Amino acid sequence: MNERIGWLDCASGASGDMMLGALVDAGVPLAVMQAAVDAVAPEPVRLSAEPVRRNELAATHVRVDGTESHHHRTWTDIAKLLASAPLDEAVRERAHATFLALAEAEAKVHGTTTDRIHFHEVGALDAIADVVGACAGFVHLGLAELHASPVAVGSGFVRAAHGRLPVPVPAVVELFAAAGVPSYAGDVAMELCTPTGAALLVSHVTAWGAQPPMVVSAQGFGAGTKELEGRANALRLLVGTASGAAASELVLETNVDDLDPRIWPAVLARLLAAGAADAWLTPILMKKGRPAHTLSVLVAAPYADAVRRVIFTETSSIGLRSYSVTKEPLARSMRSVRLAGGEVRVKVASYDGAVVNVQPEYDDVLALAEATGQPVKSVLAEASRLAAQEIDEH
Ligand SMILES: O=C([S-])c1cc(C(=O)S)c[n+]([C@@H]2O[C@H](COP(=O)(O)O)[C@@H](O)[C@H]2O)c1
Ligand code: NI
Repeated sequence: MNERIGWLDCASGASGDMMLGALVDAGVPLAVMQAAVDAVAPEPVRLSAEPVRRNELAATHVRVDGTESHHHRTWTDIAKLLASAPLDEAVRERAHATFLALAEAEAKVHGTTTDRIHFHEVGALDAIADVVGACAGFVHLGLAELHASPVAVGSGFVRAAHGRLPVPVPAVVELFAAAGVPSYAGDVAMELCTPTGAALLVSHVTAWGAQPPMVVSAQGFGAGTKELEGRANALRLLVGTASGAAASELVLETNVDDLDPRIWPAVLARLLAAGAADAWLTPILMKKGRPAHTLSVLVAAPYADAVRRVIFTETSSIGLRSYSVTKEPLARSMRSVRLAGGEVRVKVASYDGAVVNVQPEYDDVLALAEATGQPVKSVLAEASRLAAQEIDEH
């Protein structure tokens, strides 16, 4: 198989310009991104890349220069710009999915609907350039999978159009909550992950965790604007081929018979937030005939300590067992389909280059069914049908 894959190291967060810089530094020609941006941007906007150093490491900083028109664009305006642009279909789809995720997060945070969202900072020319340029860069790389580490989001406050916002800013929290992205504050009191960076991660990353087994052929450092103390303010992208060795992970298990059952949902959520790839409960009948649960957690080695901490501090377990397992994940990608009343994201899995599973995201299906009053099963069936039809047509 030896598919081309990538891994993003988000220990210093992620933003639109860091993503562009990492792609250029890893070998994507700036002209590929500029051409896609030119196809969409309604006013001239120019990307330029300069070599910089961040904490003694060579990195690339990408600048976006354009005449800011202070035009407030709605999500519908942006969707129209994307729909009519002479763009590669894959770039159009990814850019659409990225802006839709941003619009949904902003709508939730501001208590409104996506069609009423006026992008301010995120609708300006530089956001169009960040999103469309990065999508074109990833399509150019042709990655079968993109993995990423949990994301450092920072802490403190940031000044935005509507005043001071707490970090992580609400749109980032919403984007990561909706997509189940593991994140943590880290030790830097500033905004490390912006909404544009978060939306690009959500629409491109297929798996979260440590670097997967791969033969690396290139690495790129995308510089953030500011210097951080004691570390490079850069997003790192590794590109290479899957090494063929299936990823090895741990399963941590413990039998528990004395935890208030109302606590279990919070325990499972915290295990996932700590970096677990999955966490589940199995009802068992234990020694002394006691009804109980086995808690099982699948986790990559770098997150095992954080997961152990959650098990021992959040449950009544006083010991656990662990064993190594081999994971064999299929290549996956996200796309979205438009139904009457809204969009639904769909996860597409492939085996040996052929699509073998097309699954609409249940949260999107439920939200659309509730918003439109249709039966959930009808929305699910329609989303599956549309996705299968679009995949057939490609
Ligand atoms: O303008 C708005 S509504 C706005 C909302 C939010 C929320 O999280 S809600 C955040 N921000 C801040 O704007 C800048 C620019 O972000 P980009 O993603 O466009 O780089 C950033 O500091 C956000 O935190 C603005
Ligand atoms: Ni906002």
